[in-house]
Amino acid sequence: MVVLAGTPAVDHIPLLRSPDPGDNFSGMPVVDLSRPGAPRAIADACERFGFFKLVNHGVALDAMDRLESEAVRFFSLPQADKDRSGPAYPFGYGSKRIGLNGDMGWLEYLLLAVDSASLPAASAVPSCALFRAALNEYIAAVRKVAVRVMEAMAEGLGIAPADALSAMVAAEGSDQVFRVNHYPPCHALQGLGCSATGFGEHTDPQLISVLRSNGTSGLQIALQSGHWVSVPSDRDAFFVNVGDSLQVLTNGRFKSVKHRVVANSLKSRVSMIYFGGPALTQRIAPLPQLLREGEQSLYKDFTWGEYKKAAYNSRLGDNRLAHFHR
Ligand SMILES: C=C1C[C@]23C[C@@]1(O)CC[C@H]2[C@@]12CC[C@H](O)[C@@](C)(C(=O)O1)[C@H]2[C@@H]3C(=O)O
Ligand SMILES: O=C(O)CCC(=O)C(=O)O
Ligand SMILES: [Fe+2]
Repeated sequence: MVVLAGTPAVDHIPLLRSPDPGDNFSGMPVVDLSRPGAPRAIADACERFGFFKLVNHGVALDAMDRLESEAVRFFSLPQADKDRSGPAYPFGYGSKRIGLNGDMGWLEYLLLAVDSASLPAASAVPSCALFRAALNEYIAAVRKVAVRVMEAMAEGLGIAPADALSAMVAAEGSDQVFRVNHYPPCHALQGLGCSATGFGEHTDPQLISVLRSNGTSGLQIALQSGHWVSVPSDRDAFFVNVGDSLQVLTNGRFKSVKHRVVANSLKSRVSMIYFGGPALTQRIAPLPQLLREGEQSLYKDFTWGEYKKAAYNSRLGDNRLAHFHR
């Protein structure tokens, strides 16, 4: 990381040396959800990278575009109006501060609770009816994708029942979060050979994250070698991340992927991410069906509620699972 003096607009935002523009993720697994081979391809991608691109997912592109347009409209409001939808914790609008422990990024965002398959009726944010309708339509659809993908994961792993994993997000009381991120262009860094950190490196604590972005790239993932690669954007596709909890349920077979977002100096990035977590009381421990003869859990026993509490008390880049290793 480099620190630049005298760029007040990006003060307090960690800066990164510009990533090698040639370093696109050339080996990115692309899974066609409509094909019979999808379950095996998904399990393979989760074992190798904890990450894959999903196409032919069945979600109407209109629904994605509608939500993107409403989000752009919201983020274009005067700052004072957006601030009225804040603070971000527990849910609402936030800008530059990520979490409550001092992390900063070049972004603004909405962090929203999901109740079953929609925004809780009692939540006041966002207040715009069209934005809420677009969110509800999209969340219901993306949640179904998450469930289908988790069913495919179980099939790809060769475990029964078919809903051994998916039931955790489909269940009443599952802990789901939805986030809309807006990374404005960071003009101040144009030509300086550095980029602003949009969202610092981290793993997602939940089971699964399903991301869709506009056509601006910026997402990077760390390969198991530690090498960072850029993920070319595709506004029609989803990008699926394995979260920490799924790594534990599979006793380390699926890898929770480290990722980050680098802000663009010219173009805005808008991303929307569904985070599927289990109920707070759900025990997070390797599925017995997956443990081979004599294989022991790599992790101490914990519930999602305990892990979430620890995660939210940690810094973004901390290795949260390390404390739960046996
Ligand atoms: C710094 C933090 C932000 C975060 C909570 C945490 O303390 C550590 C995990 C972060 C993360 C990453 C994935 C999701 O974006 C998120 C909503 C989550 O569940 O865990 C964020 C948290 C956040 O922004 O509050
Ligand atoms: O905005 C993105 O593209 C990714 C953000 C992210 O990783 C997160 O919100 O957890
Ligand atoms: Fe993330």
